Amino acid sequence: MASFVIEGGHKLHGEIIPQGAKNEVLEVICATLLTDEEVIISNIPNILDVNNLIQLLRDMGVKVKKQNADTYAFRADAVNFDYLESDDFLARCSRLRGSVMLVGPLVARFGRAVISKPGGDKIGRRRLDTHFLGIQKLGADFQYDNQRGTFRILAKRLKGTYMLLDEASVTGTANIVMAAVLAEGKTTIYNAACEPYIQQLCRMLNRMGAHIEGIASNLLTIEGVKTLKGCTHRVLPDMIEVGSFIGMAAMTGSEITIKNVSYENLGIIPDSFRRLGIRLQQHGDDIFVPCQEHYEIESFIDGSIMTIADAPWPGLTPDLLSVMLVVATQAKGSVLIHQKMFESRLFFVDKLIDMGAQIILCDPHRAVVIGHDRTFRLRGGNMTSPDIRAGIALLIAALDAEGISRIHNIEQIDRGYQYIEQRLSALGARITRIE
Ligand SMILES: CC(=O)N[C@H]1[C@@H](OP(=O)(O)OP(=O)(O)OC[C@H]2O[C@@H](n3ccc(=O)[nH]c3=O)[C@H](O)[C@@H]2O)O[C@H](CO)[C@@H](O)[C@@H]1O
Ligand SMILES: C=C(OP(=O)(O)O)C(=O)O
Repeated sequence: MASFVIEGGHKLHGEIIPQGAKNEVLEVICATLLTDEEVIISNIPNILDVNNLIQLLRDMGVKVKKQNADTYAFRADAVNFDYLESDDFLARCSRLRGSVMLVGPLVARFGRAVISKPGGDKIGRRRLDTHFLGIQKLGADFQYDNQRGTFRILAKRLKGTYMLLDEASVTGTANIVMAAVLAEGKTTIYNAACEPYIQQLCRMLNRMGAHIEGIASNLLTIEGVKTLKGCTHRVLPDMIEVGSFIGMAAMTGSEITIKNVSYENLGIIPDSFRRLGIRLQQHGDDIFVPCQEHYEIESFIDGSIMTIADAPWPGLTPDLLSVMLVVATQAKGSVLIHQKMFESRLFFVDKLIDMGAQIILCDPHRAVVIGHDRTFRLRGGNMTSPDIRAGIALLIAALDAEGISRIHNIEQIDRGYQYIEQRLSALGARITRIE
């Protein structure tokens, strides 16, 4: 288990470029299985989850060529189904949430798939009903192997149909869309997720020859085609990284420019930070966060205490609530952070309380943060990162805290943030990695 040692209290300064979006990359890499032609994807971040998925595809027999630091060519002209039966494949799937999205493309193109329970953050129950019900509706048969803990999915020919998803699941929608593009006839997906990750996937599939309408809405209509062809695709900047850097700048009272953020794809994120009193300016496609000694959380119009809550897109992504919570500890005023989607994502506040933050954990979903307007500094602490976003939130707290902090289990941070200590050190942070 590697650790970061952080000397807090240094202001950051300069420019930072966000990496490509982790959650989009996981989708579009799986989509390369839908064709035997070459698909070239650029702006791929060098992070653990993505590298694991790329290796998984290689082991499945997909030809993967690294063209430069962030660009890969994928050619799935053959897939080794014997490997899909191996314990090695199943073990690797279970380390990675994104692996569940192999099912849609494999079933659509080859009529079969095997999958173990996928991994990802342990942040509460993470059911797969939406994925399975959707793909079953298209005509696939799911068998659960109790002994091996695997799902075997078989389909002679998928057939388009109407479906109303029980929830707007991000990876569930991606999986069903990837199955439906090669199904016979028309599929209508209502209550589809429409995060930029899904929009990007759909645009890429259309460039491959798919017929998807309704992109960016929660009603997708897909006219199935027989085959798909190759294409090139560039991944959007990671909106969660952009939000993490906004929070980092505000909390540490630093002046930072976040370059090339694809502002129009950030949705409600900038305004959500503004509600915490953080001033940020759009300069072309950059975000400039000025040095702010104080920021004050807004109240609602009726004067009641602000609530920041997650919701499916275009609502606020749950993946930024941990960062917003940590930033609120230094604000003036109070806020209720309501993490509706995941039930185990707020427990990390214990560590912030140890550092001196004033937070009441009301229940697993809700925490009230009483900002102390920098009247005293957080103290450096010794902590373990429970999940990717709590990890970055703790790192932000440590950058601002007085003294030395240690964060263990930083593999969680490495899952989603590339070269994070080098990039933050270039802004003036003092971070050392201990292997
Ligand atoms: C690899 C990947 O892309 N991971 C993202 C994806 O995970 P993932 O696709 O696994 O998450 P889902 O969208 O399926 O759902 C996340 C959680 O929210 C709940 N839920 C979802 C929709 C809804 O309308 N109501 C509701 O309560 C689900 O029950 C689940 O517990 O989307 C999540 C929600 O944005 C993000 O946190 C993850 O970073
Ligand atoms: C929850 C997340 O990731 P995953 O779905 O891969 O666990 C995240 O990116 O915040």
